[in-house]
Amino acid sequence: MSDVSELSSDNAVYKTLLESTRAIPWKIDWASMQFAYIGPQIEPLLGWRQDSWVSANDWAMRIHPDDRDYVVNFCVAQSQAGVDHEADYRALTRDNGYVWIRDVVHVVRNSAGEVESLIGFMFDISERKKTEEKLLALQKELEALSFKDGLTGIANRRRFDASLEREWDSARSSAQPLSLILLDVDFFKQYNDLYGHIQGDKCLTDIAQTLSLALTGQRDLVARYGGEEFVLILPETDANAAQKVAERCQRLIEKLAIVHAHSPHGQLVTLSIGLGTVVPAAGSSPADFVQAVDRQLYVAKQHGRNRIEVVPPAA
Ligand SMILES: Nc1nc2c(ncn2[C@@H]2O[C@H](COP(=O)(O)OP(=O)(O)OP(=O)(O)O)[C@@H](O)[C@H]2O)c(=O)[nH]1
Repeated sequence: MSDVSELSSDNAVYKTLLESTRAIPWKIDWASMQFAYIGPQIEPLLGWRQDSWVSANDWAMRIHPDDRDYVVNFCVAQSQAGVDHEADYRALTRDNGYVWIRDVVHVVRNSAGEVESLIGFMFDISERKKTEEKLLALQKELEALSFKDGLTGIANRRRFDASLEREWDSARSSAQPLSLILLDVDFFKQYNDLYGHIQGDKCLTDIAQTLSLALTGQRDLVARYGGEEFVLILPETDANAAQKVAERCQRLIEKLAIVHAHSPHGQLVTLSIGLGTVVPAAGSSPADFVQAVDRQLYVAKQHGRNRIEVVPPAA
């Protein structure tokens, strides 16, 4: 076999190899910006005929408008700099759909170091993108779930802890007052004993939803602190405003009028409330603040329940 026929038979082998892979090979001549080649696999993937890929502009116009500028600018800049690169984008299909493509590009230079052509492979990465999107959605769902109380649907203790930490730092740096309200359902053990656990769950859910209505500030948070105890974080709220929120909570629960035959307070479900306001100082901790408010909740219980007790202002 002569050298020439050996070479052409090699070329035929390479061509067959290139055109039988799932990756789609292509070549663009740098000077003319024309396609010198694109694999026939492009047609089954995107629907555009192989001979419709004439210039680099055909490629650019078949990129999703939201991806186009970034991808074209990036690829041109990298190619000009002579750097191999890759880009992900949505390629337009002939029937107006989109397929996620990863384009891996090698910059070919001549002996003088000038860019001569670009060769590359397009990979169909739609399956991977779909999996990534699903994973992302699942992760968001999990995040939401892990910050949500399973029974009542309001924020849970974890979310409360994270929010308090954040609001504490914010109040400290802005020297703004931060208020906290702890609310505990009165005689709830008796309520459960009298009406059953399922009715008890419903009572807690109704209270949670009702307390949500008492909030007015954008950053206000209501959370289930645990068991039959709830908590409100009120950023940028002074003691007077917080007192009004606590009274609103009492009024709303009174209006809800959940019957509790063994309660001495009008035979209705009531709340005991501890309230505190602080402008966090250096060295003070949110845990100490919560404890001070919790102590007032205890005082409210001791003084007969269905009442609000306030942390005295620091001397
Ligand atoms: N149904 C229901 N009950 C709960 C839940 N979490 C806590 N509890 C009940 O809440 C009751 C709390 O009882 P205690 O801590 O004695 O308080 P209490 O009966 O409200 O008495 P005071 O707080 O002193 O007025 C217990 O019986 C718990 O079983 C819940 O998710 N669902």
